Amino acid sequence: MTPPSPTTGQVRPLPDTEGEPLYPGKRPRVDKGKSASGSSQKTTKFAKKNAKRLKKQREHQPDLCSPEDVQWKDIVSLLGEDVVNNAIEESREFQSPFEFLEIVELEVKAVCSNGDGLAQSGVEGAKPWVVVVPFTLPGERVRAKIFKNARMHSIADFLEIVRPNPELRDDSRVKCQYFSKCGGCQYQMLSYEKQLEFKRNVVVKAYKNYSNLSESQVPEIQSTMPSPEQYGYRTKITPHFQAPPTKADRDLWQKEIAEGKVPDWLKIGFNIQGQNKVIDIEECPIATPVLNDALPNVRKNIHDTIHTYKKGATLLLRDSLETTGDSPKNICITSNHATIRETVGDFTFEYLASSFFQNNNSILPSLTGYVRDAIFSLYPSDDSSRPTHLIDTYCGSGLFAITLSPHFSTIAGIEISGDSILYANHNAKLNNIPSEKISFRKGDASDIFQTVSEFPPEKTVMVIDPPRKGCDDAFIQQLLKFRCKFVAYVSCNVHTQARDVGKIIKATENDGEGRRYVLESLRGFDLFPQTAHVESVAILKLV
Ligand SMILES: C[S@@+](CC[C@H](N)C(=O)[O-])C[C@H]1O[C@@H](n2cnc3c(N)ncnc32)[C@H](O)[C@@H]1O
Repeated sequence: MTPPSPTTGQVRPLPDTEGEPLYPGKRPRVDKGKSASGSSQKTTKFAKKNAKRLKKQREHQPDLCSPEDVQWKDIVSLLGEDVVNNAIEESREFQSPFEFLEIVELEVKAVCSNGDGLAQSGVEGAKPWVVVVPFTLPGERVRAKIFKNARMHSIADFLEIVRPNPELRDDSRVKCQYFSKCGGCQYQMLSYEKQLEFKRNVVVKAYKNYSNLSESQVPEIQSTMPSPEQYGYRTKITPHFQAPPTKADRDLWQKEIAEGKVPDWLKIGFNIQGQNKVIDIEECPIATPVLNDALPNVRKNIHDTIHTYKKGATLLLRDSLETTGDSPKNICITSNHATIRETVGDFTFEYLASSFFQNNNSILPSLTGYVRDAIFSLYPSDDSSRPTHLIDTYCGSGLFAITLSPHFSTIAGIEISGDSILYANHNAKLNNIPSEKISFRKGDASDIFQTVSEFPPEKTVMVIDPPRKGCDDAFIQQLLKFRCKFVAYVSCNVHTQARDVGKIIKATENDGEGRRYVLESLRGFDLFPQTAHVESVAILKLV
């Protein structure tokens, strides 16, 4: 049976030609003359294949909250639901007005949550269609080269700005020589205030599209918390390089290396925007100065030893406080097995170089301080009902548990990574927090409810800081049973956060328990200036 044609009210499918990710490494090949000539048998075979592919495209549904899904919602919002629904009803949704590799001039109308411009043909009466063009801003006229056609939209490479929007763009702000090629940053041409405004809008859209909450249930979203450092903040970078070419060319490039040359194919850096291809990067202005100082040597080491590699590899450069010597200084660590040290306010943290730690140290005191204030500012200082217990789920090496420890009498943390838990316990000692007060255990987040059965829910705050995919249902169900007074949901993916927060609030609306969660406050945090990424903190309160 053919599945019913989806409508915009449902989760919108975004087509995906070969089931590859949104920005495929492999771009479509030009099938020169494949359909134009050849035997009729061949043509029929080709037509059948095409029909099959179109059917697959029509049926494809992106995962809820996936980058494709987020982008699709922005596309629908720009085109209008009716327009999209009509096109789908009439099976026109894959009829792109643009050819593969066509160069087009377009008007940018909006910016997508991932930072790409959403453009349309400026010609009156043109077919409703969106072209996604990175590095462009609303109000600009741009030239772009189409490289993929999909449902109601195409994806294009940015070529040039034909007419800038001077209210938004000032290219003299751009500090990186690779900007508009490297896929790392999207917003260097924008003022910092505008970047924060754009990111606030991402939070607004995420809660509109994914929380399932009514407008009145979502509080006014606060302005995005700025990062004290807007360049030179990234304490970790992971440049990579691709595998050396096959045997056939090996003699040639080994000769080049022997002559002290760097072979042409050897690029050490980050992915080119929209491609699975590396751009050679000699400096990264958003990385901290010590990482930039170390990069030339790290690169040289690969140039000198590339003949020993059979595969590509990812390098690690991490900023750390030197643990020996009298005066602390920052150094670059490149070993996955080393211990990294950094301070957050008055606290010291150590963690394994290969494990998770937030990548922008400069904003961490604001982030952890915000969680503290968002809760304790609701109580007078002598109020006996102030929270006393803290649960830090997805706790890593103990960032929230430890920085918030002065404000609680009892703290428990849980984390799936054994290495991080070892360091969380170590960090508790390092910061002189007694073991009777704080404990960390390795396990799935949902296991924490066994540990905290003695915690008084009415006086307990739970921090949730999951990976991008958010929380699973098992965890949410137990959280709903436990029902602590506050949940501080910290997230690196505001879309899954909105989904989970919506689930929690909706589940307590009419469940007969008498008390429900409300969304007390919502704020984006700019952990990654110059990029389109935003982190978000939602405070839920049981009322
Ligand atoms: C975004 S990080 C947050 C870490 C910590 N809160 C911090 O800010 O440094 C998410 C953490 O969740 C951990 N994690 C992933 N899945 C988990 C699970 N099912 N249960 C517990 N922890 C998990 C990861 O190992 C990672 O340390």
